[in-house]
Amino acid sequence: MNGTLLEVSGVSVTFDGFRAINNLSFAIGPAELRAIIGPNGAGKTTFMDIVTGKTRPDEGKVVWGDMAQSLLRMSEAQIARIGIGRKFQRPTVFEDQTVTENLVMALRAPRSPFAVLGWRAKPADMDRVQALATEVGLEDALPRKAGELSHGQKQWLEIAMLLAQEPKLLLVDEPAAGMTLAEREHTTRLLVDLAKTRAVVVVEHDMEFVRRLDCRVTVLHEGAVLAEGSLDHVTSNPHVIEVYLGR
Ligand SMILES: Nc1ncnc2c1ncn2[C@@H]1O[C@H](COP(=O)(O)OP(=O)(O)OP(=O)(O)O)[C@@H](O)[C@H]1O
Repeated sequence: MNGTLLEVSGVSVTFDGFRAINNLSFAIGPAELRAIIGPNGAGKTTFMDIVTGKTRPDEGKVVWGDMAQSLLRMSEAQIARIGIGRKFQRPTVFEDQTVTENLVMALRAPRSPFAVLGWRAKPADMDRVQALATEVGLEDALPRKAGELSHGQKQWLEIAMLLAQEPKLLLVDEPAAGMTLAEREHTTRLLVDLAKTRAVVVVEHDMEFVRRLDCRVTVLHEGAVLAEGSLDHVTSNPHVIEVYLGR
């Protein structure tokens, strides 16, 4: 697979006769940051649903890793376990628990039910909690209840909880939505840093945010790739201007 972590090829999905994904092909390397943009209904969410096993395509291939494993034969849970993490737009942290407790729970999550019974955080786990919090910039917030955090901080906490599972690919849906300028800048740096050691796919409508990510951009339209390349390259494409930017 030569430097490709995930390869989607010729994938189509039809909902009640409507082709939401139409012969879509997409590939990402193991340490790459990619932004996916496109108008409403372009198929961005459906694409992520396919990669995470929530939606099964009618045709095409979704292949993972050096062993070229097909994700189409795996359950959502298996796909999560092999290293694909997904961050939805709204944070889903446990508001009544502290940042530490949220992260401890995230470390527990992949263990078998038998391992979870009677499980206690060990010193090594607390070191890991500290490291995860530091990675996302929440080291000073560890004792605070998640419900007291700002919107941006909750998003970072959820990213840290996903990182606890050590994903090789992180799918992030509209991370900048509802964030202050300072939070956006922090999020930009965080995503750029995370993509140094794993693949990160960011679905985002905010063009200024995409510009700051300074990465390759894939434009989806009507369930297929309309253009791909630098942001300047895709935003000067007349088709992209017509269907997305010029509206
Ligand atoms: N479960 C479903 N049943 C029927 N149609 C669906 C279903 N899921 C998605 N669609 C349709 O498929 C198309 C692609 O939807 P999708 O949500 O993937 O687009 P999107 O690019 O994520 O849009 P947005 O930017 O608005 O979130 C849309 O026309 C949508 O109405």
